[in-house]
Amino acid sequence: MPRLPVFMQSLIDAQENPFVLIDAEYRIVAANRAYRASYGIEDEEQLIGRCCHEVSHHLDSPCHAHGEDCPHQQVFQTGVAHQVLHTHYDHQGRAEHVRIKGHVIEGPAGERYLGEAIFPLAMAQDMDCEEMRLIGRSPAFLHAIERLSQAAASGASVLLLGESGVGKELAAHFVHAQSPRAGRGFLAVDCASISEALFESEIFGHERGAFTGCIGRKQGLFELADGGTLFLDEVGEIPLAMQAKLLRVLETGEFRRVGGREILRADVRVVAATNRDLRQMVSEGRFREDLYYRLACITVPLPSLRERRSDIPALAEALLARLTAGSGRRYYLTGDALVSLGRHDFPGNIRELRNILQRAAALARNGAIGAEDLDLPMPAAAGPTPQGVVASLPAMPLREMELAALQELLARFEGNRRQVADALGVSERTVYRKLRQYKLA
Ligand SMILES: Nc1ncnc2c1ncn2[C@@H]1O[C@H](COP(=O)(O)OP(=O)(O)OP(=O)(O)O)[C@@H](O)[C@H]1O
Repeated sequence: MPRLPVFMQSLIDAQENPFVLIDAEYRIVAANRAYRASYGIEDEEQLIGRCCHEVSHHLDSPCHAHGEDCPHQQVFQTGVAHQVLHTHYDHQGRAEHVRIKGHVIEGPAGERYLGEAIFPLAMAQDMDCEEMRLIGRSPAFLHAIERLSQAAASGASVLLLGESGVGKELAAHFVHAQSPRAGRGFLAVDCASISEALFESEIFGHERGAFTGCIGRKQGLFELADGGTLFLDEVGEIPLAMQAKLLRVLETGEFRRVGGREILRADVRVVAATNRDLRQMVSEGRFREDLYYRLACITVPLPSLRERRSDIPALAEALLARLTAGSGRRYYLTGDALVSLGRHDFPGNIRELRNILQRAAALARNGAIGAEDLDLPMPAAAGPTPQGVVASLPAMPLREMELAALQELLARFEGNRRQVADALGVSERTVYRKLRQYKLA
């Protein structure tokens, strides 16, 4: 494949973000240093001519074939620039959430190319441990990740909104871990579980003998979080009288321990969360308006699991692996179990999914979790619809379905690739290639 003239190559190398030029056949024509470094292919010879989806998605077919909004498809079909949020994989297979700006680039002979500028949002694996990793690649989830990353960088107070179990506490950890305060403490307080009497001393601490039954001096959460982040969960539950005190400390950074005279200072970033409609509470006089605006400099709505159904297979797989780690046995979900999960409404969101899997894993025989082990209520309109089989499938990407089908068949035929290939009606070589693609071999 011909190389770009030096002048043009140095122009794209001058860009700090990864940049790649792709032709109509999905082949990489040129890439800058940042792109090569991101995907661990320093040698140009090894990169030029390879397909973009192979490099960034580790897939052997274009991402639109797997249900993703593809800048390549859009740019070549419409000739208009197109932006998307994607999850890419680096050379070690680590997921990274990115924003891609796809531009139309005209070649010297009038031919069209896609120029992709890639802006990293966050490494999915940046968090301290597997338990803290935020999983998902649906557009709704990636939009939330982008907003969380922007919020983290800004230092402003953040209000996380969403139903119970959507991952608000995990999102608060994410904001802290991505912020310049990452090296300092992260403290969480569940405002719903502290009585009005104890609220002040919990947040601001108390001096010795400040009230009956109090032994010794105690530092409050505000003091302990100095330099770091304080997470106020269920912030809508803070009693009105306490709201005024909280507002004061947020405005001045100054406070006194209960029973104390000394004015103390702490530099704390507050991330709050609620599943209530705080604006409604403000209009009903149950939440102070001034405190609301203090807390909600940046609001980040987190989608319910119903709004990101395509993430269910990946979430289920990761949660199952976390729940059964150390059991010495490999657990997996059968295809019909994934179909049932895809149809369920999850009023309790990811926490409910976790609980369902925990119960199912305890009951599963031989590690296989079938639909009946999940013990889910029957959907209102069960069974295939007049539109046929496709309508009965859950809304999940092809890639996930393919992986689930492979896992189920491998387990059924105890790893015999010939039998898996026969059951799928494909060659043994195709099965082998797929197993490598999904890291099952
Ligand atoms: N994107 C995600 N990837 C993986 N696990 C997640 C994700 N989001 C949430 N979880 C898991 O789901 C469970 C519930 O999350 P979390 O406690 O953060 O929810 P919440 O919205 O704060 O709930 P509540 O409003 O009831 O306090 C936890 O076990 C968490 O680890």
